[in-house]
Amino acid sequence: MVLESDKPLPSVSFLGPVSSYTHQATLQCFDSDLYNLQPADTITGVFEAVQSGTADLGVVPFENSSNGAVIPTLDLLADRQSQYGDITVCGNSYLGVSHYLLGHKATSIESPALSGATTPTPQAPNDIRPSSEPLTNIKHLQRIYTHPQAFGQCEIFLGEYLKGIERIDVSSTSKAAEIVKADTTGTSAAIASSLASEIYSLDVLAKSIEDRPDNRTRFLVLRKGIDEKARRATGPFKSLISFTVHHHSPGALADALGCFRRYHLNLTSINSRPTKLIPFQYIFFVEFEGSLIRDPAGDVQAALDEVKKHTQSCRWLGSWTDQLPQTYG
Ligand SMILES: O=C(O)C(=O)C[C@]1(C(=O)O)C=C[C@@H](O)C=C1
Repeated sequence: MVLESDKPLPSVSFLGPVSSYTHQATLQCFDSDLYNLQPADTITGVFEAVQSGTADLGVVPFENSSNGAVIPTLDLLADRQSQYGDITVCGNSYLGVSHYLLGHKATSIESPALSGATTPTPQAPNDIRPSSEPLTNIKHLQRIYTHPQAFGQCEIFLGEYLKGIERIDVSSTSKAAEIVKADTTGTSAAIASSLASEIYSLDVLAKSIEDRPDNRTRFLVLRKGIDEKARRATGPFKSLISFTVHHHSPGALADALGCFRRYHLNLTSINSRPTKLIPFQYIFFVEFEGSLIRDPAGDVQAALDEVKKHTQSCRWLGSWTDQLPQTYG
């Protein structure tokens, strides 16, 4: 689509196919009339599109409130092969995530002896009960497809009603729905969004199967370099850096973190991933309140200058307004 002026619309790459949660988070930030939304097959595909300039912006999942960090995104931000040197984080978006079990209802031939919802799998006494139950017989199911993050968010339901069933990891929940739609045996199910049930015309076998009703995922908005608008942005701000410390230097990590305390910068998350250079050496990701772009008192710059003295390598990955902006780009 182009504007009246024939200027192409800015493009946004997101983890697809359509109806993924990343797609829904993207729609929260970017009006599809004003941006050209481009589904990518993988999170790597989003990074590649932004770095190569095929897309102006990208949206990727970053962390879930009940299942933690999205490891592929951290690994791409770690940028071990220096492939994504221009990518910065310029925003974030939060989405409430409620998972549905989608598939094909059992036919009488597949499951003649059963009616109604599936009996819970007998298991050791457990106080933690699923908050929902199947809407229909699901005994015919032989395998479930979804994104690994979604499996991790639905363990209670799966442990109760689908214990031991084969689990197949796929690149996104909407990809799972697409696969199940194409499976003519009718014995596969996907964990995906209610939107995916509509897009792929799948039966809803169970609703809201996530472990916690307050289940939310945070997504990062990526771009290349610094957005000029960010120089005029208003807070509250967040920033993300990555660094490595000398492997055999006692207290090196504590020294690096101490810099934030000295400049009264509140840390909001810490993650780590292996460097894959030396066993058990890690790349640390630290998120904190404050912006390197809007830093009138110079505290963020001063803190990062000190962090660099205590670390082996250090990269600023972005500063952004920690709220839902109307537009980026
Ligand atoms: O698979 C999707 O639909 C996604 O957008 C990915 C993703 C994730 O990686 O966290 C996003 C939200 C949910 O937490 C589950 C999966």
